[in-house]
Amino acid sequence: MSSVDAHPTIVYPHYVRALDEEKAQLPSSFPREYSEEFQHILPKLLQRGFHILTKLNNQKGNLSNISKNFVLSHPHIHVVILRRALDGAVIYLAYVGSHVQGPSGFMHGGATAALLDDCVSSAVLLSGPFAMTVQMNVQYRKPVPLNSVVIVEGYVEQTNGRKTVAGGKMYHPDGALYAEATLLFVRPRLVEPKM
Ligand SMILES: CCCCCCCCCCCCCCCC(=O)SCCNC(=O)CCNC(=O)[C@H](O)C(C)(C)COP(=O)(O)OP(=O)(O)OC[C@H]1O[C@@H](n2cnc3c(N)ncnc32)[C@H](O)[C@@H]1OP(=O)(O)O
Repeated sequence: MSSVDAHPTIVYPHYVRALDEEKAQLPSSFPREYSEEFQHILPKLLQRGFHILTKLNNQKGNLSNISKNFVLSHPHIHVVILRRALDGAVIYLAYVGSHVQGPSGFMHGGATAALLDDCVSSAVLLSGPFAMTVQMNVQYRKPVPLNSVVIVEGYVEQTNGRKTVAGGKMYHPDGALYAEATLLFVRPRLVEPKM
């Protein structure tokens, strides 16, 4: 399988199996350029209480359309989604490929925002009723190099009626902060659009 085919819905089961049964052997579907780094980082995230979410294509209701998600289906952004049951925080362990460029050699700020929005939205959607982003404030701290692994973390801060305030951070696996965001979500009054 080429890196372009390595969609999360296909990759997760391979990776989970690899972690459980074949720790020393990487799945062939994981492109070399980031598989070793994922292998290195994932156990640390599991130790922090996160578990890998799989079977995305089996989701029902508002999540049934997830395979068309702009970020998760992007051929140059590869994501493993993790969630911590304790507080509902979500992590996107992501590889950012070459065709997400803004400034030469670095990730487009819109792509950074999209990744943050998606991760934080996942935390919000998996923790409560459907809500949509109505405001997002991103602080860009350091440019994100292309062809690199990033960790995106999303968490709910506070829900009051139909409004939820949530936050997100994107950082290098060594902890250096790339960007952080505060978002406001609103649960729509009437219909629940499909995501
Ligand atoms: C194993 C499984 C793993 C699965 C893993 C999950 C993966 C799943 C990934 C999906 C990830 C998707 C990630 C995409 C996230 C987006 O990109 S969402 C798309 C972008 N956002 C939009 O398009 C939203 C557009 N806005 C709207 O449609 C409407 O504003 C809404 C949201 C429907 C709300 O409209 P409404 O129901 O009429 O609400 P309204 O009465 O206007 O406002 C309600 C309250 O909110 C306030 N409000 C509304 N807008 C604003 C605003 N912009 N600023 C401040 N306050 C506001 C109002 O002032 C009001 O306040 P109160 O008067 O009650 O105090």
